[in-house]
Amino acid sequence: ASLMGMALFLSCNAQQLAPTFYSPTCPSVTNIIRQVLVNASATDPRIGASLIRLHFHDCFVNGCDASVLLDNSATILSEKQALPNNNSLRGFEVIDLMKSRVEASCPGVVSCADILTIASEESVALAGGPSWAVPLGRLDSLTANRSLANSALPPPFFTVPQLKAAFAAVGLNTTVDLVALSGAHTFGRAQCGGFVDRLYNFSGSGNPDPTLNATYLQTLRQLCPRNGNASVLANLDRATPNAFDSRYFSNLQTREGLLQSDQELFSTAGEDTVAIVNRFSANQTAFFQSFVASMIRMGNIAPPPGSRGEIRRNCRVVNGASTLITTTATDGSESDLGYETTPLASSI
Ligand code: HEM
Ligand SMILES: [Ca+2]
Ligand SMILES: [Ca+2]
Repeated sequence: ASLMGMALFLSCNAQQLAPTFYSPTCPSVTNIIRQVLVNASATDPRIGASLIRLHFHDCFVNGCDASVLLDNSATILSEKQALPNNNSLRGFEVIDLMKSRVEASCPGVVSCADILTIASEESVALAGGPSWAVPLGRLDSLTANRSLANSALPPPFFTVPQLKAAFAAVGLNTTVDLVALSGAHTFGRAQCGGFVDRLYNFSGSGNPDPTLNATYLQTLRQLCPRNGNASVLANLDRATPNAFDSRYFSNLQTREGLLQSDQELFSTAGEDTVAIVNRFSANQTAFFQSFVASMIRMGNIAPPPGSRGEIRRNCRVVNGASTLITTTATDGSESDLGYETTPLASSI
């Protein structure tokens, strides 16, 4: 079975992405994804922000290949439990629902990596941001890389030179891509734990971050008391928390950026990011245009040369992986019966 399986894997590098990729095989894919997103947003206004972050955390770790969606298994050390992701990434159930609806219409055709990419664009559009034609045709990975997730994803206390290094490492532009994509923090939430040092003990100084607006500092201290619950949520954009707009950038100008990594884009004297923040703050159209171009560049980050890929049937599991069968007895206790190998895909 493993030899047969090898023959069925598709070559994953040098992929040619195109917005029309699914026109012959799944023309309704974007509509299906949008419908699930709109339904989920009705009860969870944060979900769009969570989905675009999933895409970002996927693409920065071995390219946009849905590696972030894989659960732990006998052979997979999931990226979900990496430090930047654990108890932080969310939206996996909504991706599962999108995948199952897409599978019901076009079985075995649409990759989980493309579902993440389309869901990101639709989330931005639904929140009032731009919409664009999404290049498609990615494949899903056969592996995950937890250690790379720990090293490649930038933490919220990074300075501009460190952020630039993280973006350069994945082949992105370190000025416009960095500032435009940081603009995704125009919606969504962050936990107190990610910025509480700024409120009480910035860089071990015993004092708050000097770049933090004094009134905003008081507001944030009330929300996130010293030694308080680190998982309490704050809006990344205090002005328009759910709208995709350019307020994120005007917040930075008034020193009301939530994360250190946000505020530094404006407050680091001499950095070329400052002028971009000013431009996007003054001109939302310029922000939207750059954001679209940068999202397409991020979405083009390819897996390492020679990587193999597939169209996963279940976004959490590699096709053909062993699945542990669990039965539930009438008394509610569970017992493992053993391993079963699911049939291999036969879609090519
Ligand atoms: C530039 C470096 C970046 C850093 C240091 C960073 C850091 C963070 C942190 C710490 C959080 C809060 C997580 C939590 O508290 O659980 C967050 C949330 C978020 N990030 Fe970033 N991020 C960066 C870039 C990006 C990019 C490129 C995107 C997308 C294009 C993005 C989209 C988001 C969104 C939408 C949220 C809110 C998610 C939600 O509400 O579930 N971020 N980010
Ligand atoms: Ca990935
Ligand atoms: Ca906003």
